[in-house]
Amino acid sequence: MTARENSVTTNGTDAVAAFSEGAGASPGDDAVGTDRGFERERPPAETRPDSGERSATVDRDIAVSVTGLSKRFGAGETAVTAVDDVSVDIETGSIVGLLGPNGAGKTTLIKSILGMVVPDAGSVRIRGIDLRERPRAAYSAVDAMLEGARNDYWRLTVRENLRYFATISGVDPNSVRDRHDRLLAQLDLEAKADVPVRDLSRGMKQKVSLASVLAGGAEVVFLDEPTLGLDIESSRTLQRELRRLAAEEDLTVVLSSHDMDVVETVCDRVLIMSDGEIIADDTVDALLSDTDRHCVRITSADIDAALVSRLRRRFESLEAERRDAGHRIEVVTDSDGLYELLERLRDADVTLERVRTVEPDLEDVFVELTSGDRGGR
Ligand SMILES: Nc1ncnc2c1ncn2[C@@H]1O[C@H](COP(=O)(O)OP(=O)(O)OP(=O)(O)O)[C@@H](O)[C@H]1O
Repeated sequence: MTARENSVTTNGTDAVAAFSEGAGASPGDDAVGTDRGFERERPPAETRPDSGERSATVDRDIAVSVTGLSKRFGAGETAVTAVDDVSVDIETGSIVGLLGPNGAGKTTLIKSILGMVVPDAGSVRIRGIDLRERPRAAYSAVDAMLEGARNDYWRLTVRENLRYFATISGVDPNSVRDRHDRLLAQLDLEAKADVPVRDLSRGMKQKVSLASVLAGGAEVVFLDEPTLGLDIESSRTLQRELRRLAAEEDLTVVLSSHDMDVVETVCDRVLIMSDGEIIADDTVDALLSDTDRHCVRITSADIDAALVSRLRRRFESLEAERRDAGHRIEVVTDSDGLYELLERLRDADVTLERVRTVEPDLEDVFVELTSGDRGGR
């Protein structure tokens, strides 16, 4: 399988007749929007489904199954192991967050699953179908929106884009008109349905990009930073729609994002990668309850500058704020550190005026698990 950097453009021409309801614009005559840092990817042309292949036997429970996948770039001393023997199953209808520091291997893993990078070892099955054996059938219900330089067709209207992308997914756009109406309504794009994409705001273009990914009835979608650049309202709308599609239509979503709030809100399960490996794989709740990371804020008139600097030598994370009398300190530490802090304050005869603990969030868990990561190897 080959990389497919321009698959949308190169494969668009055979769909021209079907995508448009008579509008004059052609997807082939327009460069694709490039200013918003988003790329919409599709499986390679040779892997598109024939209509008959959609009915191939599929595994209904596991949408994506990765076994022993490894990818190394370069050779010798400068070689980088981007993905290191990763195995993971992703259940149908689940929303899985893929997190990791820069260089952890997230993009390489996703591109390997999508056939854009050829792994050195391992296998990928989509809905039970091995990618190498039957790529067309495996990819028949997969779509992706990856970070990059390409996007929808800017001269086409919003609805024309949806029809176009449905067509190149192998779907008759007239048969999914209801789905398009619902996507436009859910994403607050109804009023813009007949507006060319180039005339939309950045956030709206992003919503069109997501709608285009979902326009053909994809059952498994990979979304890289889907809420990047969206205002709060749009981001929430999009999160709600992803949840609805997963719950009501069994859409499987693999979502890569640096926005921990989005991942915490929308994902059933979180995979955290570091140095090419999956180092955590659990529900958000389980990750939060397993963490031994506490943030405590203590205010006291007895905490003077000398004590603050002594404590800082032990607790690197300590932040201090001078008060009218004394200080307020904030420390992030584990249980042992917490006991030690309280002991030190007691030894220094500090009377605690106010103690407040802050519940850890996903970001705390992420930092705890990946703090040793150096970003690749
Ligand atoms: N085409 C390539 N050639 C050489 N090295 C590569 C290539 N693609 C990725 N790498 C290296 O592989 C490692 C993993 O990169 P990858 O892009 O998969 O990480 P990532 O988790 O997606 O990072 P980010 O969050 O920064 O996007 C990094 O060390 C990166 O430099």
